[in-house]
Amino acid sequence: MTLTVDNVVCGYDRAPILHGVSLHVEPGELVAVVGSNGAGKSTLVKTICGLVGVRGGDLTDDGQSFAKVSPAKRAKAGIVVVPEGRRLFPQLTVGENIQLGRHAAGKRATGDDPVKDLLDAFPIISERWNQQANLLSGGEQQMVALTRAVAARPRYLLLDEPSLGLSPLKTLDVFRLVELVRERTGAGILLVEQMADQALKAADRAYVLEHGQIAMEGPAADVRASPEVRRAYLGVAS
Ligand SMILES: Nc1ncnc2c1ncn2[C@@H]1O[C@H](COP(=O)(O)OP(=O)(O)OP(=O)(O)O)[C@@H](O)[C@H]1O
Repeated sequence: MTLTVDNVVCGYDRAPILHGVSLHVEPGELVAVVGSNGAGKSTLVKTICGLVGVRGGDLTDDGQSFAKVSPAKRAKAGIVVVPEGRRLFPQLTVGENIQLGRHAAGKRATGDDPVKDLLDAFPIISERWNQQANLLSGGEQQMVALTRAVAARPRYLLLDEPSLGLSPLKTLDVFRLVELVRERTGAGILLVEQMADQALKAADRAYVLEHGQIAMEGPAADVRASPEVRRAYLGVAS
């Protein structure tokens, strides 16, 4: 039961953006992909969820290729994305947005409801239940987007820059929620982030993406301790 990106080449029009990227995510694992602006992080997420086509290499789920499967079918199979910018339905309430996630779960909605655990741990979501989504703060919107994704019962959860536009304090809240999601859903989580320090603190394993290629990979603590990462992504001078 592994999600694998195997030597993937892809892009938008002419030149490829990802040049042979390989990585994998196991169930229950939190895997960070860090890299600077334009490294190809969002392109990676879009490729796994099917919005960008694969030109070379393969994508597999439990050994089965899904590189040619439609985005809708990937979502139905439990590959769930929280895109950059959250994309809540702005006119719907928090509760209605989360309910849409439940619809997407279909037959995977068995056993205990992980949404309940999230609501217990972060009461702010319940407090805002009947509010229109576009009236929430950025941090609250991110929490709702994560809760909606969890309601869809992900097997794999792709998070594209959940910290975008949030203060360091709000980012910490969101990362606490991500860790709870991992714990309660058992989903494999791929966390794509520019906030390298916090992502690497939260993750089990990590990849550094530079110019569309994997420049480094390993246990997140090792990646975080490496001099190159400290210099390039953590703002440490030596
Ligand atoms: N729809 C698109 N059409 C053409 N080129 C694109 C498109 N989206 C992104 N690109 C290009 O692909 C490259 C990688 O962009 P991508 O958004 O994947 O990077 P990123 O690492 O997520 O950066 P950021 O953190 O700034 O979002 C960039 O050069 C970008 O200009």
